[in-house]
Amino acid sequence: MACIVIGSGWGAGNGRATLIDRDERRGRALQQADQQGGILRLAVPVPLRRLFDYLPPAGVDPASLVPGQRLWVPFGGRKLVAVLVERVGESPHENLKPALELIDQQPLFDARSREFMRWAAAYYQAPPGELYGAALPAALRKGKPADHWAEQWLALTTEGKGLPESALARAPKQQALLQRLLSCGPQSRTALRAEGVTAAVIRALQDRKLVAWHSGPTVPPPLPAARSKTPVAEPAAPPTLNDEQRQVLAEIPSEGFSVSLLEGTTGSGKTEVYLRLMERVLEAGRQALLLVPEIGLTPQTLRRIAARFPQRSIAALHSGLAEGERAQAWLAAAAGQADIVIGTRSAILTPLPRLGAVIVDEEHDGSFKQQDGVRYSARDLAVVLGRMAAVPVLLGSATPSLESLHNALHGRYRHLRLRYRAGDAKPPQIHVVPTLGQQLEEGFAPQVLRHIGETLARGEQALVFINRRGFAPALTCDDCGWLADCPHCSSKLTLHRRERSLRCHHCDYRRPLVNSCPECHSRALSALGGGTERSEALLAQRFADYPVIRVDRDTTSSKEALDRLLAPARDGEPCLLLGTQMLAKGHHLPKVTLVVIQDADGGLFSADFRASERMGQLLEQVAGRAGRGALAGRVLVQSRFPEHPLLQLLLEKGYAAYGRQLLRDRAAAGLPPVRAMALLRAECEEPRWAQDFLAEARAMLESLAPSSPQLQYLGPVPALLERKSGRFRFYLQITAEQRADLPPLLARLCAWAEGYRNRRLRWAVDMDAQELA
Ligand SMILES: Nc1ncnc2c1ncn2[C@@H]1O[C@H](COP(=O)(O)OP(=O)(O)OP(=O)(O)O)[C@@H](O)[C@H]1O
Ligand SMILES: [Zn+2]
Repeated sequence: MACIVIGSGWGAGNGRATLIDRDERRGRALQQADQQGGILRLAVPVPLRRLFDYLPPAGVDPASLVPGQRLWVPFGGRKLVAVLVERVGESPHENLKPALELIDQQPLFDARSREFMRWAAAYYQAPPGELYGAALPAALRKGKPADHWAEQWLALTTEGKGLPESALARAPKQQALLQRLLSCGPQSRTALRAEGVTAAVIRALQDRKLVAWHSGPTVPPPLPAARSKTPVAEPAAPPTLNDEQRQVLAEIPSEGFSVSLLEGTTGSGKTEVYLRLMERVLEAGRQALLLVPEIGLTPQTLRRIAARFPQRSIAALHSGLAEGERAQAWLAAAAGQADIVIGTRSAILTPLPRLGAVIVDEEHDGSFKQQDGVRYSARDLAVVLGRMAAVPVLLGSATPSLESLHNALHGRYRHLRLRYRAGDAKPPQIHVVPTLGQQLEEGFAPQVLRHIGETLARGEQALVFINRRGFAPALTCDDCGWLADCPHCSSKLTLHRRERSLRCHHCDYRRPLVNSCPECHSRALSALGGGTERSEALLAQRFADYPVIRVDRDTTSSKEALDRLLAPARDGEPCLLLGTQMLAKGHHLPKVTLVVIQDADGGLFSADFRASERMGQLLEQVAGRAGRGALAGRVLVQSRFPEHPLLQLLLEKGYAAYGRQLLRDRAAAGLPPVRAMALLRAECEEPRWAQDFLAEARAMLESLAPSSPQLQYLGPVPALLERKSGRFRFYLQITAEQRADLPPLLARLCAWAEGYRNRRLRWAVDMDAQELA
C-alpha cells in the first residue's frame, strides 16, 4: 500500500509507528516538512484504526487548510474522500503523497466535534475514517461540494442588533421584519419570498445598514407534507404544565453539564417536558438536539414539534429524505443554522456548533446501538457530547434501560420521575389471561375475542400486539416431520401465505411455498405457531364490519406509509389495529381502549440475559397505548406461565419495580450494567477458523491481563444464532469491574487482530455489546 500509517492516539493506531526509532523519525520528518504544519493528518475511510499522512494538494498553501475540511486523496489506487484532522510539522514516514484536491472552503467539523470523534474512535475501537464516514450524509461522503446547497440568508448587522424595539415605529413592515430577525435569527430568501416580504422592505433596511445578505446552507422542510399543500399543523397552544412536569423542568439545570434520567410512565407527558426544555435552549440562542429511535421518527412526531416551533428552522435527519435534502439538513445543522435537529442514531455524530442540550427519547431503545460497522451507542455518546459541550443531557423513557437506571440509582444521573398520566387519562387496568389448557382460536382465548368484539361495538379501538410477522414461524410435514429450514442460517423459514413464499427473517432467503413435503411428498403440511398475517386472517373474518389494520414491516414500507395506514385510527373510527413492535412506541391514539398482548412469554426463558429486560419494556410500552384519552384502558395479557415471578412482578407492580429487580439479578450474576462488557465477534464459513481466532485472541489477552475478579473472559462461545448467511458465528466475552480497563485492552486486541492472517474471517470488537445474537 502506498499510503503511510501513523498513530496519534487513535485507538490502536501506533502499530507500525512505534517500530520506528525516535531519532530516525525526526530525521525523516525533516525531509518531509519544510514548514510548520505542512503535513496533513487525515481520516481516510478504510477499515484501519489509524490516521494517514499526506502532503497538501499541489499549489495549495498548507497554512490555508483548516482541520475539518474534506479533501480527495489517492489511496491504494483509488480516490477517496478524507477529512483533515490536524496539520503537523513532521511525519515518521517517507515519500508522502500529496492529496489531490481540497473540497471544502469552510471546515465541516469544528474543534469540539473532532475531539468528540477522537474520543468515540478510541472508546469503540473504530477506524477514524469510518467514523467520519458514519457522521457524514451520503452525498458529502461521496465528495459533493457543500456550497452546492447554499442560498442567501438575511441577517441583522451589529447595528441592526443594537436597535431599540421602538425604532422604525413609522415603518411597520420594516419593523416587523427586524423583529422577526431578532427573535428567529437569519431568514432565507426563499422563506422571506414565500411570506411576501418585498424586496423594497429589505432594501430599505439594507440602506440603513441594519441587515445584510450572506450565503449559507438552506434547511429543507422537515416534513414531506410541508412541501405539499397540506399545512404542517396548526400552531398549537401548549398545555399548562402539571405540578410533576413543572417540578421536573425546574430540576433540569439550564447551564453546564448534567445528565437527567426522566423515568415517566407512558402518557405522562415526557414529550411536553422535552418541548419546554427545547424552548429554553432556543431562547438562549442555542441548538437543541433530539434523538429518537428509528421507529419513533414519524411524521406525527415531526408535526408535533413543527407545530410548537413554527418560526424555527428544524433539520430532520432521517432516511426518508432524498440524498440532497439530507445533506442540506446536515449542513444546516453543522453550520449552526438549524435551531432544532431531530434525528436517529447517527445524528449524534453531527457537529452542532451552538449546542444547548441533548435529549434522547425512548433512551432504552435498541436502535441507538449500531450493530455493525462502527458499533457506537448514540445514547451513551449523548452523555459524552453533553460533557464536552458542557450542556444538559436528558434521557427519557417509561421503561429506562438498566444501564441508565443503574446510573440514576447510584446518583450519577439526576433521577426525575413522572408517575401519573398527563391530562385526564388514567393508568390502564391489566389482566392476565392464562392460555395453558384453553381452547385457543389461532392463538386467541375466547374471552379475549369477546372483549375485542365488545370494544369495537362500543365504537372504540382495539390494538393487538404480536411479536412476529408473517403467517407462521415454521412449516412442517405431519407425516415425516420435515421442517422448512433456511439453507444459510440456523433458523426456520417463516411462511408468508399471501405472497406464497417461505422466507428467512435473518438473511432474507426466499423460496416459493411448497404444496407437498420435499422429503416424503406427503401433502399433509402444517403451519406451526402464528404471526401477524395469520391473526389478521382470523380477525378480519371475525370482525368483518370493522377495518382491520395490520402494521408490520411487510405492510409498511416507509414512515409515510405507516402514517397513512394509521390515519383512520387517528380519526377515531372504531377499528382493530394489529401488528409488531412498530405499534408499541410513540403512537398517541386516544380511542384505543383495549390492548391485547397475544403472547407474553417470549422473554422469560431466553439464553440472552437481556431478553427479560426487552420483554418488560415491550409489554409496558404496548400496554401504555391503552386509555391515553378520556376513555379508560384495559390490557389483556395472554400467557402460559401466569405464575412466573417476573411476569407477576411486571404486571402487578409495573416496569419500575421490575427493572429494579432485574438490576439486582444482574448484580448477582456479575452482568452489565453492573460490570462492563465487550465482545470480540468472529464469523467464518469454516467454524473452526473462527473458534481458533478467538482462542488465540483470548490467549493473547490473558498474557497481557490475566483473568482475575476484575477482568474475566468467557469463550469462544457460539452466538445465539450460530449460523447466519452461511457463516458460523462465535464470540469471546470480556467483562470488567472498571469500564475504563476495557478500551486500552481492546486497542491492543485490535492491533493484534489487524495483523491476523485469514482473509476469510470477519471480526469485530463490540464495546458495550447489546446483543448476544
Ligand atoms: N400538562 C398537560 N396537560 C394536559 N395534557 C397534557 C399535558 N402534558 C401532556 N399532555 C398530553 O398528554 C398526552 C401524552 O403526552 P406525551 O405524548 O407527552 O406523553 P409521553 O410521556 O411522551 O408518552 P409516551 O412515552 O407514552 O409516548 C398528549 O396528548 C399530550 O398533549
Ligand atoms: Zn437465512
